[in-house]
Amino acid sequence: MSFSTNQIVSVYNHHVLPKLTFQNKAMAITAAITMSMTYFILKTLRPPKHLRHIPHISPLSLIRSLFIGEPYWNRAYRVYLPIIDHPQNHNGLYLEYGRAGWEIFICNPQIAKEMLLKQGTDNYTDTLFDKFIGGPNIGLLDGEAWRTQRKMANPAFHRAMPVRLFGELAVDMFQVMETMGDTINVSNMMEGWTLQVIGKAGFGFDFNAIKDPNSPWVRTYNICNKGIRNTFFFVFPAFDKKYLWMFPKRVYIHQEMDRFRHMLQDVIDHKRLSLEDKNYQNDALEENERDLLTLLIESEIRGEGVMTDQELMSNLRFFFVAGHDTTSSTLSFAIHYLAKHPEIQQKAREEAIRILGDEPVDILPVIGETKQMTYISQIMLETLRINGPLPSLVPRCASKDVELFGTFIPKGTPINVNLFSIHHSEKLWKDSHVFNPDRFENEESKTLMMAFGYGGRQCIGMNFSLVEQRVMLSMLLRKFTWSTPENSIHKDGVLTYGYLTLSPQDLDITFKKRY
Ligand code: HEM
Repeated sequence: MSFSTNQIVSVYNHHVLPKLTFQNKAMAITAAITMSMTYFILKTLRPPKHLRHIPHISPLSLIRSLFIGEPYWNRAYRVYLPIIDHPQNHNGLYLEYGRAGWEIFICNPQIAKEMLLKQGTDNYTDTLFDKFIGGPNIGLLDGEAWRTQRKMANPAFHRAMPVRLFGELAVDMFQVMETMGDTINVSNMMEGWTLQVIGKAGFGFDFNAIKDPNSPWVRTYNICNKGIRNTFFFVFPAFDKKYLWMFPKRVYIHQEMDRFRHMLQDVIDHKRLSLEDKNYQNDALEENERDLLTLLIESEIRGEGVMTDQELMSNLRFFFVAGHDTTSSTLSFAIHYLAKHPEIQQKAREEAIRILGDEPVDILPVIGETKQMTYISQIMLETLRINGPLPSLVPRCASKDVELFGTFIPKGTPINVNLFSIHHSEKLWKDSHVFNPDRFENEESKTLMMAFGYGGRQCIGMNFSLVEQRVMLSMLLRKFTWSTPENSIHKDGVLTYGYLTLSPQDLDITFKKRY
């Protein structure tokens, strides 16, 4: 015979509690709280019975890691990789306790691809970042609703390739660099540049992020972006909603988020009105230079689908979160690795010069030229492998009992893919800790790369981001040589911060102008 927790609590409340004296009651309540906490801790320390056939990682080790602020790289090499590369862990699965309870992580590309292609795995819609990335958007919807939106957004992403905008904004950035001295905080600079790109290319909004990093909307955006990356509120979402009043600083961040949302709503309203006006002249005449919001509304006007204002707004916010830090961190990591490996930097420069010429002026690449940048593309792939911005994917949930490579996964189990481990496993990559773009000369290596996900839900902004990175790197390589300063905090390896997305901590780089 077994009892549910509700039955036990009910018996305790109705039969035990009334018979206790006041003093006894206090003791009994303390004992009950202690017992519940012990029960909770024991429950979190060990996976449930139906998942114990899969190797697990002790939650204490993760709590310690988060508590001491251990960089992701160190945690991965200390905790995940020994489990994954263990000869007896044949299929590379492990369990880890997270926000959704015990979650299965996949670290084998073959199984990951199988899972990502399977129908019948649901995305979590229960999200901490409700205000920023929540709502009906491509990233979080599932089933038919997701298909409808993706079908409408695919052509917009296909059309949008604003290479001229990328180049012009790179020139703006170079002008600001001229005023900054030789050693520059590259992570801040890339955050500004990519914010300006996504603002302009996403919805035609000028953050003025390159020329004035303290402009009011940059400040608001940075406050919101930093706010959603706070590990404490991510792990304990109740403090971000029910008990929010306990944290006045957090309340302020919520207010800034509300302001940001209103601003986006105004931009959508204004854009709709302009585009529906027959006399409206779009100043970006070439289609590929138009912003995503314009392209989405234009598709709607052509009758190719409809997105409500709420859907447009939710998607725009999602594009920010998905497209800003990811690209900015990848570029910063790439600049770091090129500083550490001057011979690779020089080889990449020679490619940029071969394609764009060596005249001492800024040259804006056109789309055809970006396609010829094979070595620079290998550098980007290797950067995404060795220090990609996303250590794992958006968690899924098994919507029925499934078997993955002989391992039984019961219905309802959260499943995720650990990209960092796939990209670092010695079973798959020789000298995985070494930055070596040559490994991507080999087509087979590309099939093991999962930095942009896989299958129907592969990153919709992949080409956009890759071209953006090629433009920035090729122009930077022609204009400057660069190196890591003697006192860099990254001298013995990249130090990162973040939980869901990884960014380099303050990355100072010393630049020398070539013209
Ligand atoms: C280096 C840059 C980027 C990386 C590494 C990256 C990575 C990813 C990954 C791994 C996924 C799949 C998530 C999953 O399956 O759980 C994804 C999805 C997505 N990404 Fe990106 N991304 C990048 C840039 C961008 C950009 C620039 C945009 C938009 C402007 C964007 C928009 C999206 C969207 C909307 C999705 C959801 C697609 C869907 O579920 O159908 N990403 N991204």
